[in-house]
Amino acid sequence: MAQITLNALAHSYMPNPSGDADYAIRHMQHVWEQGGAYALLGPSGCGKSTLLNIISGLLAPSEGEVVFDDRIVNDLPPEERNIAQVFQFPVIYDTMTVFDNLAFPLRNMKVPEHKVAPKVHEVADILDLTKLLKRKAKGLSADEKQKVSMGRGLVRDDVSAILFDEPLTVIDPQLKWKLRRKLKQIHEQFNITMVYVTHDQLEASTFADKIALMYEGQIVQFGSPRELFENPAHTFVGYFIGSPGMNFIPVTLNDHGFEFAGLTLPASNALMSQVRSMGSDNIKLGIRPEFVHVWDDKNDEAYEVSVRDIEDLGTYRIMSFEFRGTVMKARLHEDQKLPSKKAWISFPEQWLKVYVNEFLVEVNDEQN
Ligand SMILES: Nc1ncnc2c1ncn2[C@@H]1O[C@H](COP(=O)(O)OP(=O)(O)OP(=O)(O)O)[C@@H](O)[C@H]1O
Repeated sequence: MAQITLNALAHSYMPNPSGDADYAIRHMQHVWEQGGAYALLGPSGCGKSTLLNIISGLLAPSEGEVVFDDRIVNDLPPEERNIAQVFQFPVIYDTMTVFDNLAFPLRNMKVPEHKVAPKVHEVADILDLTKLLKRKAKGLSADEKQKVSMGRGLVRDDVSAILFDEPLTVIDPQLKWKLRRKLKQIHEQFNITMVYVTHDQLEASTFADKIALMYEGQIVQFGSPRELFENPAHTFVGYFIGSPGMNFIPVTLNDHGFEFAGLTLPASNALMSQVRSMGSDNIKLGIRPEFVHVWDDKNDEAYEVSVRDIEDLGTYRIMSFEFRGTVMKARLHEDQKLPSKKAWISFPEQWLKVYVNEFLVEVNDEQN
């Protein structure tokens, strides 16, 4: 069992990297706690596989340290790191039986044969593979093969963490949820650190207690699915999590608040002084479609907007509207009165977030 710490980690595939863009992993400081169920979520190319390969030892990082508990493991080869890795495509021996495939890692470690069989049966039982133990792996379906792959990671008692690299890619959609549930159950039973890589936010939130959201080689937020939804730490989190993503409005700062297309949205002195102290022109306001308040009728608190279209998504509707030249979206409830050409909206202060240089600005309480 291990806590995995990444200390000032960076990796470039180039021999002489010159700037941020040359790095697949950019200066990363992160801790995966022992026993946690984590998802590493992000779009294609953001560096997820690179990071997993660095942790498992398949790749040596250009800079920084990988630490298991208190031990720096940079110089340890993969076989000495006690990390199991499950890849997109099952890694099994087709000509062997399921039993022999599951037994392979134990026999490789010279575990005595009388200890191999009980362990193989225990893992086969958890993964519903008992009936297939005598079958050759070659004839198995894709999900059965992937379960054998996972089982090969689980048989070893010395495994400190299991890294899953998009393990359900080859699995039929209707079986995916079953395997995901199985993984969750295994996590509870074995108390193993699990890091599950995916680019699917639903997969991430159903598996993980905490999600690390990666963007351009950095973990831009690490938190519960709810934290990522309610309080995105970076504009990319707002955009990537949720469907549709967060609305953003570029603004400038004046003496009373945030200015946008001739309108001033008031802000507290503490928030304004914090934003001002950051000295950047890259200021955005962000609000999720779910939190835009759509009023049934015109009123003094609301801004008038023009409705572009309303998309019916079954139990709710998404209204696209134009607010002083910026197109935004709001979620309408099932029983909400449908606006026609015009609508009246407002932004509840609690849900209106401020971003400077793409990162969330949070005012600490002492300043309020
Ligand atoms: N062997 C390699 N040599 C050079 N560049 C690489 C290599 N592997 C990955 N990269 C680059 O590093 C960056 C991160 O890639 P990586 O595969 O880690 O991302 P990912 O998030 O896992 O993407 P995906 O979801 O598509 O697998 C990308 O720009 C990719 O092109």
